[in-house]
Amino acid sequence: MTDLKADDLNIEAIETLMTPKALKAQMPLEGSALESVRSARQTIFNILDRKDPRLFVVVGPCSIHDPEAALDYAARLKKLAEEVQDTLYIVMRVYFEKPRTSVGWKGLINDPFMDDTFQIEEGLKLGRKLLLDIVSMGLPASTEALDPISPQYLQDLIAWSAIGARTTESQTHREMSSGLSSAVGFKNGTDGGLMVAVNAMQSVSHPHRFLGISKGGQVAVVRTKGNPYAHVVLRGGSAGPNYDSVHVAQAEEELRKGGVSTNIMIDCSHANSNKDPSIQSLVLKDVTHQILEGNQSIIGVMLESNINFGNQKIPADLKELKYGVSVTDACIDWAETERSIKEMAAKLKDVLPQRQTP
Ligand SMILES: O=C[C@H](O)[C@H](O)COP(=O)(O)O
Ligand SMILES: C=C(OP(=O)(O)O)C(=O)O
Repeated sequence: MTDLKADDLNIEAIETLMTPKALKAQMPLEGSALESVRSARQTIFNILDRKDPRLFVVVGPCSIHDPEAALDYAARLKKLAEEVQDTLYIVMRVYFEKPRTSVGWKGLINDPFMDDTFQIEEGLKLGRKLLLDIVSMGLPASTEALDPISPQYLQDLIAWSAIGARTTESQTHREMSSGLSSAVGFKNGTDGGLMVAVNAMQSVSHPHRFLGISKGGQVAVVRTKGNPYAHVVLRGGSAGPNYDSVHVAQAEEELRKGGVSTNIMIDCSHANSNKDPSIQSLVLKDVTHQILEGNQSIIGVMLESNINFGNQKIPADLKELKYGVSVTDACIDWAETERSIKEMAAKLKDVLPQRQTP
């Protein structure tokens, strides 16, 4: 007999996952860790509102694949954060979800053991545990909000979120961002276009109604209030970098015309460094110079950094993985991270408090 089924033709299986509520009950955010997330979010709001003259620096690995190395990195970053805290507010990149140009490893949550077993529940547990460990150290964490369901499991631990260049134009990501509790940075598109980010910021400040899940794991209609803390992140594009003073001035104009915030973060990596990590410090220097020359719109920077330089392919035998080296985009190493951030802090120490609200 002919199979007349009309759905699930390309579905192999659907597995039920533990609920967000159950995961949070196993690993609750409470006490000083909760206070640390709340205070980090507020600090970033204050920077965006120009009540705090510091810049915030989102820095860390392109992706997390080894929680132990991530904690080693976090301990170093926490120490550096304390040293530069008068001038710079440091937030660690704790990126678990990678948007791929075509195919590739999609991050710790999707395939935590990097062996195509896709143990997503384990990925969520590992991710939540690592975030809790990091925020318990008093270090704020940031991530790319890529999957529309995972925020229910993890976003309570996040101080700043990014929407990536491949999803800034997506309605799903704009709706989700309108309900996030943290500030959100929208990257310009991969083609370098800023209009998608301007449109995203207009959208995200409004309330939305959309399909999602509740903490109890039920399919639900989510009603959001709108997120007042969105800003753009310039990350360059296929036509080249856009971190320089001319592109920044053009971006300010486009943002003003769109009636959205003129706060700008510069991503020193991605197309702004032509994916060559050694260029990131030069971009950071240029941004520092722009601020010394009077720029008022740049409120933050992003760096892709790890314990060791460069990147590596995921080997067939995972024992061959090199410690502290990215398995996605190439990163600067710890020594360069420390040197370039300290240099920026020293140069901007006396200048930032005198900046005016644009
Ligand atoms: O930041 C990470 C990468 O640039 C992004 O995930 C795209 O990676 P891919 O082009 O290697 O797939
Ligand atoms: C994927 C990232 O960046 P972009 O969206 O700018 O490519 C990232 O920051 O990890």
